Amino acid sequence: MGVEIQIDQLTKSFGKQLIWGDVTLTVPAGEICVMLGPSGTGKSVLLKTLIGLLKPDKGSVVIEGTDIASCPEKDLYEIRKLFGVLFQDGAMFGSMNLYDNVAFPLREHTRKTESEVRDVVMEKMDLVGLIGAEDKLPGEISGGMRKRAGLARALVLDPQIVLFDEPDSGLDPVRTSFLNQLIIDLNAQTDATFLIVTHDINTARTVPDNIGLLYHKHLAMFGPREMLLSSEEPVVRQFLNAQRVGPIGMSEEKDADELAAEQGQDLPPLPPIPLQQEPSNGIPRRGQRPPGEWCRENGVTPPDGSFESTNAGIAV
Ligand SMILES: Nc1ncnc2c1ncn2[C@@H]1O[C@H](COP(=O)(O)OP(=O)(O)OP(=O)(O)O)[C@@H](O)[C@H]1O
Repeated sequence: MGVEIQIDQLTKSFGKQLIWGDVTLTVPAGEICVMLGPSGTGKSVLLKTLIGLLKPDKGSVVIEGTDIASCPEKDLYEIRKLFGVLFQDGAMFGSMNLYDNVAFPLREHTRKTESEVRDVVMEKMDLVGLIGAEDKLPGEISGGMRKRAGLARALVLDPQIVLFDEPDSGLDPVRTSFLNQLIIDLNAQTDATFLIVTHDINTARTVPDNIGLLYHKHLAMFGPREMLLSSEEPVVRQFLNAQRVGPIGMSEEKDADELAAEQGQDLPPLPPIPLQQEPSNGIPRRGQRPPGEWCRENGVTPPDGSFESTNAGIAV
């Protein structure tokens, strides 16, 4: 069973450069969240702050009653055991084969015998579809396989929270789709809390239970998938629909002239909300809500054509 992360008034700067301020959100236990934002808005910095690798200037990150922003190092060490992290490049040790890479956290952090280590490593390698590739070196395999090996390693200590830093970067659309299915199936099996940083809009539209958007040094919005996909808020709408018209420009914010030039331009209607991707066995995940439930409960009319099976997983 995953655990909740309560983030309150979190602020982080490097020197005089404010990265983001007053970020407040609760990552619900066992659910899948995606965090979006233009490049450089501090998504990776947020992930690093959540595991205590970076200290915020202000605010708190409370996990199981401990504020990791202010707790002593020994408590932080304990809390970190709850986390599994999939780094952008898989962060494999280049000179170790996949078996030893995946076994590494078990050998470092547990007193398991080599035979117990073997059982766990093979179970996780099986989970990510890498049986038979144990002897390969990271340099000998494709990017997609490296990501899956990184995922196996992130899972060996049975984490309650899994952080994914751009799991789909560098992957082709088909492999991204396989990886997304794997993420959903793993969430269904483990019930752990998943937080995924991605730039892939199709992933953001179809995978998570909740979506957040970091923009212009703050959290522009965070909430259920259907809330953001039906939102008319200009930044959210522009980002989730990958449009040029809107407040976000090439260098983050458009200037007054650019915005004035867009005045009066008709925005295309919101595209239909796709069905959420399901676990492969068809059994709904604990965090999954029936299609359209959030819209119904909140009196929101979803865009025409929403939740039709023909919309599942299409690229937007
Ligand atoms: N250790 C550090 N010291 C100083 N500045 C840093 C440090 N780490 C990150 N930054 C700065 O923080 C900002 C946000 O970086 P971050 O990598 O979190 O962005 P991001 O949203 O993940 O970007 P992308 O989508 O391109 O991966 C950048 O301007 C970066 O240069």
